[in-house]
Amino acid sequence: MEPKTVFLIGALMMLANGGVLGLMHRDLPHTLRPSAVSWRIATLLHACGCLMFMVQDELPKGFILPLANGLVMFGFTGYWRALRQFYGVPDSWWLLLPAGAATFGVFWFTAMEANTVPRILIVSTAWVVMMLGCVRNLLGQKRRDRAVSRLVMTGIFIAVIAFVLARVLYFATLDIGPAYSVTDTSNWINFATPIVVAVVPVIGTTAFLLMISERIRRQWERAASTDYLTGLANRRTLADAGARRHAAARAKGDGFGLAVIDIDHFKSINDRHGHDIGDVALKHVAAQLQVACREAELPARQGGEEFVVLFEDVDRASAHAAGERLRLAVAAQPFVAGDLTLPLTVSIGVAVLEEGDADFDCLLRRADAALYAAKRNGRNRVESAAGRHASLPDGGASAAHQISQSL
Ligand SMILES: Nc1nc2c(ncn2[C@@H]2O[C@H](COP(=O)(O)OP(=O)(O)OP(=O)(O)O)[C@@H](O)[C@H]2O)c(=O)[nH]1
Repeated sequence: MEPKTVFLIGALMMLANGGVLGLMHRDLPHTLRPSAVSWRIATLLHACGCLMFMVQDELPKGFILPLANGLVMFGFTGYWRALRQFYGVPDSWWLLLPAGAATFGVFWFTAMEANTVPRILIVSTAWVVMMLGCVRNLLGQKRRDRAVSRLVMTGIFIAVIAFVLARVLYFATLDIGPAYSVTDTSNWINFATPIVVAVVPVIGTTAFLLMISERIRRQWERAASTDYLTGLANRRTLADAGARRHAAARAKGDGFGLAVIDIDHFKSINDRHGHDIGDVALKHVAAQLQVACREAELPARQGGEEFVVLFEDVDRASAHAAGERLRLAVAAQPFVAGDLTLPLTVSIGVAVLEEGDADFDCLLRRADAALYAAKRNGRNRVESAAGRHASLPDGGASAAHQISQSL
């Protein structure tokens, strides 16, 4: 296929891709819109650049080449900016530098001092700098974004960098004059260049759309599985994880346990300081629990001012000790909001898997009963469902006895 035809088809596909992004705009979350707008502008600039390359033989080189290269390179700047916005990296004016400097270089070496080799070198350097910027940005998100589309996008940029470098090396071995044109069909690389310039952005836009849909999917999943106020796992996630861990523990004979945690006298915080302060206090307790939890432990908000933490590989004694760890973590950090400082405590009921616990709810119910015993026995304490390891401060032993009687 003629390079001019490739440029034309590429430009039309890019415009169609940009159009799809435009149609999707209204349905995108607000956080993704700036990035999508930048990508769309980039697509438009890139498509216009391809159309300029297509007609380059019809117009003076000193005008059309800086224009065509400039449009494509500022288009690349747009892709770079879009990826940074996608990951929340702040904007910076220096992103314009590679495209600006290279456009001036192309102008200089076509209009002022016609010389193809430095022109190709300058443009290639600018491309590589911008694409390395994109790759760095993408690779830097390894922990935050595990989507395959991010890897696909990275692969596209690396492949284009490799092509640009190979092209520079190839031209270094040729004796090309100032009349050289990317639409000249006598040279095989002129079939590859338009494909890369015109078709790869289309693949890139597809990868970008996948990145967007993947991000939206993950946001929905997170929203459906976390508690909106505290950011902990919500009741649904707790029920799923609990049922899974319960089944696994029964199958393997491993220890499994949990703590049900309730803030003491929470109603009086709401009544005295208002519901909003109550909400902040809930977040505070959730944060203390999260920090105090070990890696295998899952903290969740069960509802209201009640939390649940799932323990793995525990027996009665270690589950009780884990409950104590959580209780002490909350008690150690008073809740501060402006001038207000409130010491907060929690009561905790702990249960570990026993023969009779046919399902996760059985375990939860036993821990709940232990929690009520902890409330009855003075609050700010841990009680174990079986009662044998019941809590320690002020009369814990007799409390433990009472619980074992009551459960
Ligand atoms: N601010 C706020 N309050 C909530 C939320 N969910 C439940 N509550 C309040 O939590 C309080 C629960 O109080 P209770 O369970 O009756 O008892 P308590 O005052 O905590 O006392 P004990 O549990 O017996 O120590 C009620 O006032 C609820 O309105 C919430 O999401 N935000």
